[in-house]
Amino acid sequence: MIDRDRHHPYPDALRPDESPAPHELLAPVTGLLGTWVGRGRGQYPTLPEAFAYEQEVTFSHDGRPFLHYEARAWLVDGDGTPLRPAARESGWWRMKPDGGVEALITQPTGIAEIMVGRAEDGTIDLATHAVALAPTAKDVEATRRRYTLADDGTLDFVHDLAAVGQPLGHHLSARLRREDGK
Ligand code: HEM
Repeated sequence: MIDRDRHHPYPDALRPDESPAPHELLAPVTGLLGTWVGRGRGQYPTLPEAFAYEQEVTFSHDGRPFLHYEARAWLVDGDGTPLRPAARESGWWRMKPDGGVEALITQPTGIAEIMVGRAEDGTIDLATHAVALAPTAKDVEATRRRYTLADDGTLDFVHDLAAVGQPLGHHLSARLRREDGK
């Protein structure tokens, strides 16, 4: 049985200045560490109308050259009142010596993505390398995800989607801020 009071010997760090120190290969992405929250909008040609959502995204590390990524979203109405849970996903961003990123991301909708791309100058651009689908998952062919860290501490996120017979096109965009405001 799991002893829930036991202190984990290797806890994840959420900030670059806490222990363990980030691995040197995390240098292009240390600006992402922490928890981000914000509002976004989404659409897709197959959907009858656009939607608004809020999202919480966390990047952490344990001293090795990869990030742990976790994101939860929920739909909101025009006043920001939560309507229902929406997409969740989690995964691992493996950092390569040349600034390359290999990200493995899974979703409870039966979709597993492997994405490749680069992190440099506060921008991370990831595109699909492979998608695996559970037998009853929606037909997702590819995605592209771009994250841009701005000097004012915001993280902009744009997500394009090629799915259910549609070409790669806009699904989501959001502006996130650090939860602790730092
Ligand atoms: C912030 C994250 C996301 C939000 C808020 C979101 C929201 C939505 C909403 C509201 C719908 C309409 C169906 C429904 O009401 O549930 C939808 C459909 C869909 N989404 Fe997303 N989504 C997100 C992320 C993703 C990701 C990461 C993928 C794929 C990798 C994805 C793929 C799809 C697909 C394939 C559909 C179905 C389209 C159709 O069958 O017409 N979504 N999404």
